[in-house]
Amino acid sequence: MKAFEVNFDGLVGPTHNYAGLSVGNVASLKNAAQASSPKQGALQGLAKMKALADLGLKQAVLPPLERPDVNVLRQLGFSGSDEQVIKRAASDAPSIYAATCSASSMWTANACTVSPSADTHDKRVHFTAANLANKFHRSIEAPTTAKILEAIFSNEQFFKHHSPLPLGDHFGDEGAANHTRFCEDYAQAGVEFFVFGKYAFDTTKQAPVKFPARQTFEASQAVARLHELSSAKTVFAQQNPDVIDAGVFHNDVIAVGNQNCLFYHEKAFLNTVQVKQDLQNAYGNSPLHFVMVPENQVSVYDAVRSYLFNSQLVTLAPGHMALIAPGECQENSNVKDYLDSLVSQNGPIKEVKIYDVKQSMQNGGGPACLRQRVVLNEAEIAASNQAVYLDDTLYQTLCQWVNKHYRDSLTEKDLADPALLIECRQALDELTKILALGSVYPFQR
Ligand SMILES: NCCC[C@H](NC(=O)CCC(=O)O)C(=O)O
Repeated sequence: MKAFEVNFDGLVGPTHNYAGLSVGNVASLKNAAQASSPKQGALQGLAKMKALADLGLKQAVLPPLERPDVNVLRQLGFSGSDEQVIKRAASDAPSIYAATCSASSMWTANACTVSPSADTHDKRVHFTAANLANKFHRSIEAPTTAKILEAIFSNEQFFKHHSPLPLGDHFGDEGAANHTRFCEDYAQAGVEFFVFGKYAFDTTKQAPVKFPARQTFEASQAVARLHELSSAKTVFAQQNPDVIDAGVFHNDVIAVGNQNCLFYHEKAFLNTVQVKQDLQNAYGNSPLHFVMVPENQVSVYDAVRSYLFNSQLVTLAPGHMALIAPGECQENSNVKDYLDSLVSQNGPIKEVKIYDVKQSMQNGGGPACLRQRVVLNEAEIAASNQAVYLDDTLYQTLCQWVNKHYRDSLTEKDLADPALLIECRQALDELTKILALGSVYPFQR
């Protein structure tokens, strides 16, 4: 049976803002307190989805979460009506309040880790919503994210959902931002590649010193166990701690893989020779393409600023891959020169397509952060919720929905406006009908 890589992009939520919440993420701190445009952000994301659908790729959409998260604020002792909870939290604990307003669920690469049925022992597609333990504003995403995934992939014959890993630093899990899969054809068993930032239980091992390692070895191993992956076709590798300290907070800021190709920076891994050997051994006889970008052409500094590696690497035709890159790659002359030379080589990456996702980029989320890859065969696609797959009609409907509900601009001061919660709930209530999701949000129960 044929199988496809389906990109599930996160819709940018109505509270999209710049609150400087992510230490270790250069863009998030740099743009803290700037005004954002939720409307522009959502439309930019939708335009990228539509462009990829028009390229013939399968595209779907994941909804944003309810924000501000008044239930979390209540758990923290703010009480009264929703309006009072918001006002009290915004004035007494502005940093905590800002964290509960983040639209960070837009970066669906971090929503979960997915293993396709071709790789798992019971031949079901396995999902583990990521606990995102390292950042408070992200650690509150998993419960509703899991509900949404269960609502889309509800058929137990085909889909298996696991609870997020236990919260806490030891099992910090950031989902598919640190997970790549290699395969000849999407329908065949592939090699699942887990990249982690540190060992949590062995502190004698090397680890970053300046910024946190969000993903642990132990978390990656737990996900591989839960998903019943074959150990012969699973590879674990440590990220280079120095690049984490240079702002590479997820592996997808320094490497991206697809089918038989790994596109990565020279400094991405702690032991690159071993990583390549392990991947090739697990992959089998046909050669993997290792496309290495040398530091002397694109430095880690330029990679972090341009988000070159946070591109999507997609297959447009057999043997013809395209890099779906953010606009910032064109503005950096080293990166631009590198990309010009890349497509003239005779490698698997034949073209580069540039999209503007600046609203998300300013919080450290490029094209790859905005999507979760779910490899599904024809039967699994048919067994999933059809209303989330993007076609021209859904694209038009969602653009109208954004234009109706979203604000043009949002500042920190605006976040404290209790009307924002009401607007968000109205928008999400309508969206769950458009996407046929049922009642997935706390306010709907
Ligand atoms: N995969 C990309 C994730 C980007 C995300 N940024 C943020 O949460 C920034 C939010 C803010 O600062 O308002 C993060 O760091 O996890």
